[in-house]
Amino acid sequence: MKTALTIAGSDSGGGAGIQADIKTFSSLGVFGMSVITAVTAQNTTEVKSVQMIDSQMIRDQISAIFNDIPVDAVKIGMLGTEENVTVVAKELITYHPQHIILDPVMISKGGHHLLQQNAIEALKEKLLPIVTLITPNIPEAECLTDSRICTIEDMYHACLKLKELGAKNVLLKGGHLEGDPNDLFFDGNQFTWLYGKRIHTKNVHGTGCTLSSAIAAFIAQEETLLSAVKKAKDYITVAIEHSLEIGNGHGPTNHFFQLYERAGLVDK
Ligand SMILES: Nc1ncnc2c1ncn2[C@@H]1O[C@H](COP(=O)(O)OP(=O)(O)OP(=O)(O)O)[C@@H](O)[C@H]1O
Ligand SMILES: Cc1ncc(CO)c(N)n1
Repeated sequence: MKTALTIAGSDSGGGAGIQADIKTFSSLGVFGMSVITAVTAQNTTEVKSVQMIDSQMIRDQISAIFNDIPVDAVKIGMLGTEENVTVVAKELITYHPQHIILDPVMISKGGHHLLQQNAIEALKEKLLPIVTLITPNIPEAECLTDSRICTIEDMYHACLKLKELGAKNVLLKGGHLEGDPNDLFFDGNQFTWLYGKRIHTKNVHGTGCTLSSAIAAFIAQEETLLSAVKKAKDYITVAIEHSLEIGNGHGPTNHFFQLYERAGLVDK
């Protein structure tokens, strides 16, 4: 069985972070493992508080896994602090997994900072150049490139700037712009659009986490990167289409639907 590792924060509400990642891995038939970087007290309405895990504990979790279990793909989500960014970069250089997908999580949907301001430079300098793919949303790409992204042209420029910063492949998610959520994939040479149709729902908690972990799951199963990205876009679209009315705020994406569908329990 193929394996995937998520290095991310825990979401007590189960919709984002580690929990979304593991559900995605399982739903896509990949054995999931986790390195927890932070514990968030979170639900569908807010992030109440955050406790960072210290970097020695993060190093131990990473080495425990890599010294025992083959890792086919890694997904990185919330890292929280500069120290955590640094230790994760260092350990990944040591263990050198073949595929690393970086979701540069910065701010929750409710506006809570999940990455400290002084960690952004470390993320750009130490992590961005060593990953296979970075999957920023528009505000994250604006922060990383120090520029405004309002138009399609701006999206192309942001991808080129991210390449200058050392990114090998970029998936710039367009969900935060007006209109349909079209994402732009750039492999350093060629641009490919992944077109979406906006689904009108408030239940979009954990969409970014789900997308990046689906990419990791598909790449672990030996898809090409472009094919993994396309399949993951289909996965997140269905997961949002069937998102769950759970909690009083932004409900989570639905991973179980895929399992039912596979088992032939529902019509497509
Ligand atoms: N309402 C929607 N309908 C259809 N697709 C959507 C919708 N919102 C987002 N998407 C798609 O979901 C994926 C995740 O994008 P999004 O921009 O929501 O990530 P994010 O902002 O990083 O999420 P998060 O807040 O979980 O970190 C992208 O492929 C995006 O185009
Ligand atoms: C732990 C965690 N990671 C990522 C996100 C996505 O915004 C979140 N809300 N919480």
